[in-house]
Amino acid sequence: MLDIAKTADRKRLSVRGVTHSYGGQNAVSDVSFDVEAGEIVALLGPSGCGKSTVLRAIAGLIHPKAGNIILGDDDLANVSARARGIGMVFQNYALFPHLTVAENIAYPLACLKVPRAERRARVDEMLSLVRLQGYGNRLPRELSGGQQQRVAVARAIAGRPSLLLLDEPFGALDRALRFDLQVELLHLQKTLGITTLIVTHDQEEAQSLAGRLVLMNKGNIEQTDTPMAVYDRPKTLFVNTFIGQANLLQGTVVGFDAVSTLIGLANEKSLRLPRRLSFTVGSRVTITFRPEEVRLSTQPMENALPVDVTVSVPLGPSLVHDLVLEDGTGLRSSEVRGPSTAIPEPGAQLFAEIDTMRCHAFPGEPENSQ
Ligand SMILES: Nc1ncnc2c1ncn2[C@@H]1O[C@H](COP(=O)(O)OP(=O)(O)OP(=O)(O)O)[C@@H](O)[C@H]1O
Repeated sequence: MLDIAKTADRKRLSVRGVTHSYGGQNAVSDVSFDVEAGEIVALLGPSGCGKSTVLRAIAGLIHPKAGNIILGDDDLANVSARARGIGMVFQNYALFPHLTVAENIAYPLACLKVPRAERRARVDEMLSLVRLQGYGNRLPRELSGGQQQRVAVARAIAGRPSLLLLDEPFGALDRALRFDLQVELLHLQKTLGITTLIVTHDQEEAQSLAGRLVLMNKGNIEQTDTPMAVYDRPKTLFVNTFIGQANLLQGTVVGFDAVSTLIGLANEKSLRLPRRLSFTVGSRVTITFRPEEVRLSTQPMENALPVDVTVSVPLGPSLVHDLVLEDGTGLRSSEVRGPSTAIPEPGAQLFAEIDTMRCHAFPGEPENSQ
């Protein structure tokens, strides 16, 4: 077992009601979530939703207007950024260009007044952890982008932080390299067990790294859950459309029986969802379903809507169809492609059978806004 793994201090991070504004504009409002000791959580959301603001507040780079940040047993309100024991990696967190790789990694250790001999041993340990043995005497400019980011990770964990914060750490790297570094980071984090919060707007990165996702939109948290739960059981329309792809149909609740709800759609079409929704008759609703929950058929049947095929595109193992309903609404369906899967011609008239078991319903747009 590595030395650092024995001594790393696992702590739980608790963010409680954090609110912050720049000027008069609220950037984040009442944000609360926990990262359990040793857990990786991803903070995910579109540009400008407030992710970096939350991270900066945790790091102590800004003082939130309200709320508490607790690491282990300590409220960090009056703890300086330096004294928080947090390691950080940013997308453009440049290494010191005039210091060697070893000196860069040793820098935080010198700040922590770690004795020289121990510093040297720790640098060697870090270099081997990020698989850069033999690179200690190079300057940052003599490394590739991916190697530089690995040095930044080594520097962030060298001081044995109890929390690691990563802000779009691989954002500047190409896709293949990103993936390699994600796998490495995951391995490293599992070895060290450091409580880790990663900020990203890349949902694949979030899902491949994190045990739980915190989904932010416009300064608020919309859902905190495992990647699977967020995909399968989105709590809001935003989450449903932000994670994965979703088809949207606007409809009206027409009626119920004990076990189903009838939804009226444009052009006198309808869908019967196999459960009783908690909307009143006449409510406008947005019905959503994933492309893989639509099956194309040549036969009319219940819950199958007539569509024209715009285009069908084979994408590796799948076949993706762009479709259009009679009222002009676009739909997408996807199916696993086998050797005998027929590819429909553009303009083909088919029926899109929707798996109503998997549909979600959210409050819809009012009729006059259409
Ligand atoms: N220093 C600042 N001064 C004024 N407004 C700011 C400042 N920093 C951020 N903001 C605003 O606060 C909001 C949240 O910004 P933040 O950087 O936290 O978002 P983000 O989710 O990290 O975005 P991105 O993914 O683009 O980095 C945005 O509307 C942004 O314009």
